[in-house]
Amino acid sequence: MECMVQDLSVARGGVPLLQGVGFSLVPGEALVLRAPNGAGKTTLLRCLAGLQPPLSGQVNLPEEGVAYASHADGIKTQLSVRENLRFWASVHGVADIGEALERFDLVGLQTRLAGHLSAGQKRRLGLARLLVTGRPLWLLDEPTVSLDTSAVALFGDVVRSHLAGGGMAIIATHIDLGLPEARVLELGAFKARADTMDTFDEAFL
Ligand SMILES: Nc1ncnc2c1ncn2[C@@H]1O[C@H](COP(=O)(O)OP(=O)(O)OP(=O)(O)O)[C@@H](O)[C@H]1O
Repeated sequence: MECMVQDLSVARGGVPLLQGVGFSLVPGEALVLRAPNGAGKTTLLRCLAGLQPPLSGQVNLPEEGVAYASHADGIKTQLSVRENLRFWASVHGVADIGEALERFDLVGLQTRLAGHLSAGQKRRLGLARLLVTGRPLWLLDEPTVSLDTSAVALFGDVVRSHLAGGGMAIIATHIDLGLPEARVLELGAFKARADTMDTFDEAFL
C-alpha cells in the first residue's frame, strides 16, 4: 500500500501552478508540503483527493483509502459533537467514536451543538473525523488553523500514532507540527511556467 505521484502538473482557474511534482510515500511516512501563499498546496491536495483533475501526470493512492481534511471543518452545525462523529463513523462503517472524542479532548463537549463550538473546538471536531474514517492516507490542508498550542501538540500526537499504526499523511502547513520524522517537499522547485491556459478546470473550482 504505497502512494506514488509522478510528474504531476496542476492548475487552478486556468493558471498552471505546479509541474513535474513527484514523490512516494510508504506506510508510516508523512510528507509536509511547503510553499508560500498561493503557490498551489491546496490545489495539489485537491487533485490528490480526486476533487479536481490534474493537467497531467500519475496519481496512485490506496483505493478508497484517502481522508481529506480541507480548510473547511465540514461539520454539521445542527448536530451535536457526538452526533457529528457518529454520522461520519456510520458513513465509514466504524463503530467506535470514543477514541476520536478522547484524542481531541472533546469528551466534555460531546453533547454541545457543533454550531455552538468555538473556532478551535470546531477545528478539533473536524480533525477528529479523521479517526473515524479508518482510512490510511490523510490529506491535511492547514490542519492547525485556529488551534492553540496545546491542541497543536495533541494533533501532532494523533498524527504520530496514525503513522505508527502504518498510516500515511500529506500535510500542507506553514507551522512546525513537531513531526521531525516527516519529510519536507519544497514546492518552489515545481513552480509552473507562468503561461495561462484554457479554463478546462473551471467546473472543479
Ligand atoms: N476558485 C478559484 N478560481 C481561480 N483561482 C483560484 C481559485 N482558488 C484558488 N485560486 C488561485 O490558485 C492559486 C493557488 O491557490 P492554492 O489555494 O492552491 O494555494 P496555497 O499554496 O494552498 O495557498 P495558501 O498558503 O494561501 O493556502 C492562488 O493564486 C489562488 O488565488
